[in-house]
Amino acid sequence: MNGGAGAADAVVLRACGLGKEYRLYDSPRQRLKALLTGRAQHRSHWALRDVSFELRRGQCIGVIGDNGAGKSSLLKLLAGTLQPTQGRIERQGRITAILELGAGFHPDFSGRDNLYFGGSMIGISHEEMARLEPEIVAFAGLGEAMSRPVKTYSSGMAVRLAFALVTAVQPDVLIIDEALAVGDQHFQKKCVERITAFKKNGCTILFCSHSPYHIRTLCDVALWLDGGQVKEFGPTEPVLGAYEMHTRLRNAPPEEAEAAKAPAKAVEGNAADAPSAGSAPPASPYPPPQPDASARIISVDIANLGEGEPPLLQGRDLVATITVRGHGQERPNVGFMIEQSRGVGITSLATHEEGAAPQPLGDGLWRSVLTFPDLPLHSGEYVVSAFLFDASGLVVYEQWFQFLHFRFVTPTLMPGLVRLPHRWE
Ligand SMILES: Nc1ncnc2c1ncn2[C@@H]1O[C@H](COP(=O)(O)OP(=O)(O)OP(=O)(O)O)[C@@H](O)[C@H]1O
Repeated sequence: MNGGAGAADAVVLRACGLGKEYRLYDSPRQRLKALLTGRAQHRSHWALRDVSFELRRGQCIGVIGDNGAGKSSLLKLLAGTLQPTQGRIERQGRITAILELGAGFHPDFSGRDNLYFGGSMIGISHEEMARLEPEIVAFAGLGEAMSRPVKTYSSGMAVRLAFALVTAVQPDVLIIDEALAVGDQHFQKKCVERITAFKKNGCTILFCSHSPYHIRTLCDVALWLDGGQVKEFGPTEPVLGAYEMHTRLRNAPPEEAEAAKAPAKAVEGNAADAPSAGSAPPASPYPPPQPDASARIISVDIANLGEGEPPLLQGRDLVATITVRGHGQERPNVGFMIEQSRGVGITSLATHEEGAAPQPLGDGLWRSVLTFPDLPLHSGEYVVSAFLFDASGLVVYEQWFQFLHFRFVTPTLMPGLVRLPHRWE
């Protein structure tokens, strides 16, 4: 890489006390006056204040935060398309960015001409582009449309072209603003594969996303921006966990949010039926499914379910046999989630997270059997969901969300929701 940061743990990007002020004028006239005289009435809006952090070679950082928290402004500052009002940025090596996708293209030029135009903006010479063009065109998969003006493209098509162009040559630092939110499933998968390969090769990646799942899977560290300031920065899981709690409380009815902030009180009666903070909207921990023509969940069989509505689990083990059809020859992954009947999560597991690939049954079918021995739950009503993923685990092909409720009666007396693994000393 350029810039002399060769060691694996070299700092490639350092933000020191970054601040960004946007000046808001009451009229275009006031703005013009400011430009000409340097003096005019304006209101000031600080989108970022005192943001400091550093990134090392090969790290992948996820930038999270509510709408308007300052994520895009931060990425633009780091990419150099916006200048900080305060603070400074130290960069090593070649930085490329995919920001406001496609916005850098000339609308009247064809897709192909925009490759040369856009390429020159990110330091790819005409000769090098001539060499890279077939690969970029193949990755973007736009076919005939490459000869049409970009203004005739859908936003998804512009994204494909922008991603293929910007990632044609591996940079030292890649900045991506919500690229994975656009485009179809097949293309998203190609993007994720390319990002993962870059990361393995030591590329540092900054990635802004509203998808906790992608952040969790791809990023080593997360930066939570709140009102333009760093709320938390550190290893992904604790930061994301804190942010998800913040989001849940924000979405919860006021009395629930208050209850969650208050010191815990003992709840009498059946814990599995007790209301709890965060029970607001039931949600899948995974991204929305992207249906595939062939891949699907064939069956989920829960052993030893007895009579009743909902049926009673007989025996102490919960054994789920999940049979799926994969996409072509690809080895799929499956997931399984247990929640209380009100949709409060208890556990969610997936084969790719645990290196437990499903077994092939032949003819494109796969099976996983998941056993929870001696189910450590309190008596109550529960609901389960099943998920089918692609080989990487990043794309959900199908979900059977909260498809089966069951009752469970614990044979032992046990207050509380679960019996956690524990030790007495
Ligand atoms: N050009 C601008 N002029 C004035 N204010 C701006 C400008 N760009 C952004 N802002 C303001 O700065 C704040 C941060 O905006 P920014 O787009 O960086 O947030 P964000 O976290 O990326 O939001 P989102 O998730 O909605 O994309 C917001 O209050 C926004 O209204």
